[in-house]
Amino acid sequence: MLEIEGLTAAYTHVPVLENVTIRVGAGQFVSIVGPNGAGKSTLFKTISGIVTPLSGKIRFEGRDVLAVPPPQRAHMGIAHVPEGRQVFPSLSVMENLEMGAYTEAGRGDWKENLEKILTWMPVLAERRNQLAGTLSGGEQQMVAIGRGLASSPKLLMLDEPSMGLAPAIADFIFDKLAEIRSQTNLTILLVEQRVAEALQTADHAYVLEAGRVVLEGTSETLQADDRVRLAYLGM
Ligand SMILES: Nc1ncnc2c1ncn2[C@@H]1O[C@H](COP(=O)(O)OP(=O)(O)OP(=O)(O)O)[C@@H](O)[C@H]1O
Repeated sequence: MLEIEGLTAAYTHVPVLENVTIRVGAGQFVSIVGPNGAGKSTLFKTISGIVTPLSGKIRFEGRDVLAVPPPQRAHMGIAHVPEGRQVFPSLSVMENLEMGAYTEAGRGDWKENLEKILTWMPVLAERRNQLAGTLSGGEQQMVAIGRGLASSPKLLMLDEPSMGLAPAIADFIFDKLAEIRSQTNLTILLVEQRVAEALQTADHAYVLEAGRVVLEGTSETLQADDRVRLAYLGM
């Protein structure tokens, strides 16, 4: 579904992504893990169009993504839930979710999507009229995920959904993602620093270090890999 080939990107003269090749099949759950500053968020920004790469290709369902203007990419079915949640603080939970339904598919499926979102995350129904800026971190993350889902995406890209959350809340978010995935045919691409959880939840994973893919494989393979165990799993 998503093919990234030889992607190189930079903000200055130093490349932040170097010759990155990643493939995500339809319906797959793929995690990208790696340390701070490895280029994980830049990868997502390049897919959604916030960053223009120096070279490389990105294809989504066979279409050349880099030839599509960034605002149109959401309409192709690509949703980017950014790092740090970035909810609209002075809008209510419902208004935030509605903001996500701006794609043609999202508008058409709004009622059905809303019902699913509120079933998966009932706390959003309880707090539907509360201003998003007054929610807890975990609740705000659920709003951000719900807003992404409201666009009826085919591919949901989540940038560190566990960031700044207590371990129990982060686990709840990972369980939610697994539940959503099991009940839909959604393709999920997750960027995470919580490597153990990201590997447990995914089918396949890539390790990104200093802008390069240094390892890739099924989650089981990576969980058993000595380098991953030593560097990321503290074993
Ligand atoms: N707007 C920018 N201008 C210049 N450099 C940037 C910019 N955004 C990111 N960088 C640099 O690019 C590198 C990769 O950053 P990026 O945010 O993609 O990493 P990351 O793997 O997502 O890290 P983290 O897990 O800490 O969010 C870092 O060295 C960062 O300082």
